[in-house]
Amino acid sequence: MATEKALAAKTVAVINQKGGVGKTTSTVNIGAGLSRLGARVLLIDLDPQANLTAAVGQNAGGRCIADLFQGGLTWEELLARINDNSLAVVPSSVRLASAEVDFATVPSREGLLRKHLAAVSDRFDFILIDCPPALGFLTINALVAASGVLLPVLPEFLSLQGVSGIAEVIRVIGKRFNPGLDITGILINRFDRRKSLHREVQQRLKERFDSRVFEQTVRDNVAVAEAPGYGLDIFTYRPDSVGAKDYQAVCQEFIRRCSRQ
Ligand SMILES: Nc1ncnc2c1ncn2[C@@H]1O[C@H](COP(=O)(O)OP(=O)(O)OP(=O)(O)O)[C@@H](O)[C@H]1O
Repeated sequence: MATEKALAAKTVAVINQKGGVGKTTSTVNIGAGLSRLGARVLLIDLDPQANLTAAVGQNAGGRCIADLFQGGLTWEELLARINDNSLAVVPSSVRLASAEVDFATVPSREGLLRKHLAAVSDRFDFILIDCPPALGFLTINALVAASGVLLPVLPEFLSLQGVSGIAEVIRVIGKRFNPGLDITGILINRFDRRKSLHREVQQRLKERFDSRVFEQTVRDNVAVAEAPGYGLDIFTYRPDSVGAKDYQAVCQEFIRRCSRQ
């Protein structure tokens, strides 16, 4: 695995083993923002909760990436097109919850996603992979396929410990399977600069992870929370919201960070 060349598209795994920190929200809105800037973007829902699938208004009808791994569906059959065809999505379903067991005996199982993505990665500029809140088979597949990792975190002290743990997992996976793997950025979500706790967590993250911490943060914004209920990204749902402004700036910084990796 380690000697395989990187995928043509910049492939970023969006991970955090903690739930509810903004992985799906960030994947959807960064993906939509990048596509509005003219990039060809593929979003992959790798979470059996299928929140991304719902957040972009898709009803997957049970389809998921496991269908591709098992040879039941082709890429063309699996991919959905949204936002006037400007974004491609691989949906998920609860069936993906048994992937760990279903693929337990498959040789080089940690490289399944990377192997399959190689067939389509030249069709895209960016591939963003929304991972489940666990560091199991699915997240490891994302880390083996990716060249970068986006780590959304909440401005809480326990996030510091969580990020350190994930950084170690990235180091181990990188060493074993994917030497080019690096942190694209740690993105502080639901940030309120008026709160000293939030500023202190940001400061400590910067002390520990230096330039890996995004300068741009995402504020808590009701429109961001509402948009998935309508199957829309923030730019479509409320283009004038603070959420849209924050994610637009996050996209610019994301592109700069990707171009340096
Ligand atoms: N900046 C924000 N402002 C307001 N609400 C937000 C913001 N970011 C995320 N949320 C809300 O927080 C909840 C959790 O977000 P999200 O589903 O993106 O987290 P997650 O890390 O993907 O969760 P899981 O680990 O369960 O997959 C959602 O209801 C989402 O709408």
